[in-house]
Amino acid sequence: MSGTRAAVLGAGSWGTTFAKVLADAGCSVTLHARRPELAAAITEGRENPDYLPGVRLPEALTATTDAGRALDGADVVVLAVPSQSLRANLQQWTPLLPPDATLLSLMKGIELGSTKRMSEVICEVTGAGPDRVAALSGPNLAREIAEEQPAATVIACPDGDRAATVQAACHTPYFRPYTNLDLVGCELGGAVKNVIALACGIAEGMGFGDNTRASLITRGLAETARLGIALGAEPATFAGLAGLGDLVATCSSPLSRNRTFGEKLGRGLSLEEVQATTRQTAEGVKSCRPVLDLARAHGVDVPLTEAVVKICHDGVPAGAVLKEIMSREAKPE
Ligand SMILES: NC(=O)C1=CN([C@@H]2O[C@H](COP(=O)(O)OP(=O)(O)OC[C@H]3O[C@@H](n4cnc5c(N)ncnc54)[C@H](O)[C@@H]3O)[C@@H](O)[C@H]2O)C=CC1
Ligand SMILES: O=C(CO)COP(=O)(O)O
Repeated sequence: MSGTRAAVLGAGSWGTTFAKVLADAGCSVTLHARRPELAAAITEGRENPDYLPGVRLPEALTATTDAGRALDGADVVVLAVPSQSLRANLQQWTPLLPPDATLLSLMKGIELGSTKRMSEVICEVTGAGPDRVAALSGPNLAREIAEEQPAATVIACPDGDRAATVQAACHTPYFRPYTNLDLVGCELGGAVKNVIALACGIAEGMGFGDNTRASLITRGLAETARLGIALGAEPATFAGLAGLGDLVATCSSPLSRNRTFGEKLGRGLSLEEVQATTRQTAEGVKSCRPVLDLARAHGVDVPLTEAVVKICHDGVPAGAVLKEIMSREAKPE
């Protein structure tokens, strides 16, 4: 859809990859990076050597450290920073936002403390109405999409026309977006699957195989759907790309930062030791606590999320947590 101007704020793995998708779909794209050397490498070297080494970026994509320049005249503003830093980043960017631009969240997390979804944070900080805010979520491991391996995704927005406009702006021969009106369900699916991917990684690190992973995926989906329905989501969303699709991809792939993080915890490293091994964002580590808070506030049982919180933040050994969840009261499926 040529003619669309997009600003992508956040030049990490997914922000850079999605900027490439938009450019390949015909948009003119400006990517905002924090470091001048990274912006120069992207604009002049056509590569993001820190996050996507070896991937050639299209000519229609340029990068800048100047957020005002990136946002000038943008029809779509894409937010691709870590969930816990969105509020602070947006406070700086809000005065620069074009008044009618669609605000599209790529983030998969829940805010610590407030337990807000990213679209809620966006509405609160910018004052935009909910019909202007959309979220993109699905089985979208950045590296595979940057390599143009075929994948599908969901653009969720309560305003169907706006969702369709974003869909057209990012549809390429390798990236197939569907629309969905269920913003709550899509955002929740993306945030909770990171927590379940940590659990799958922990199981992998403890030496367990496919039965354990399949059990975690299936029961993880059950608790995601329970929580989502309590928050007003559509049950069908959890059987779709932003639910089951993303859960399967993230829980199974060695490319997932959350799964990899969990694997190291499962091998016995402490949270601090694992954090020291990576610069990239494993959202589930911080989001597991607010997901649990949200579930408790709505009286929803989320035993796997609770187990991940205990292992990550309460210092309980994975073996002890495993014994506890396997000996919970037996019940019908
Ligand atoms: N990488 C992936 O495969 C996918 C990631 N996502 C989601 O997209 C969001 C962004 O993830 P990635 O691009 O992968 O993260 P990343 O860790 O690769 O990059 C984060 C980017 O945000 C910038 N940033 C701005 N303010 C920051 C702050 N205060 N602290 C740290 N970084 C800051 C960093 O400079 C960096 O460019 C996350 O919510 C993630 O769950 C969603 C789908 C796929
Ligand atoms: O959200 C993702 C795939 O859809 C990426 O997962 P990780 O953040 O665990 O790498």
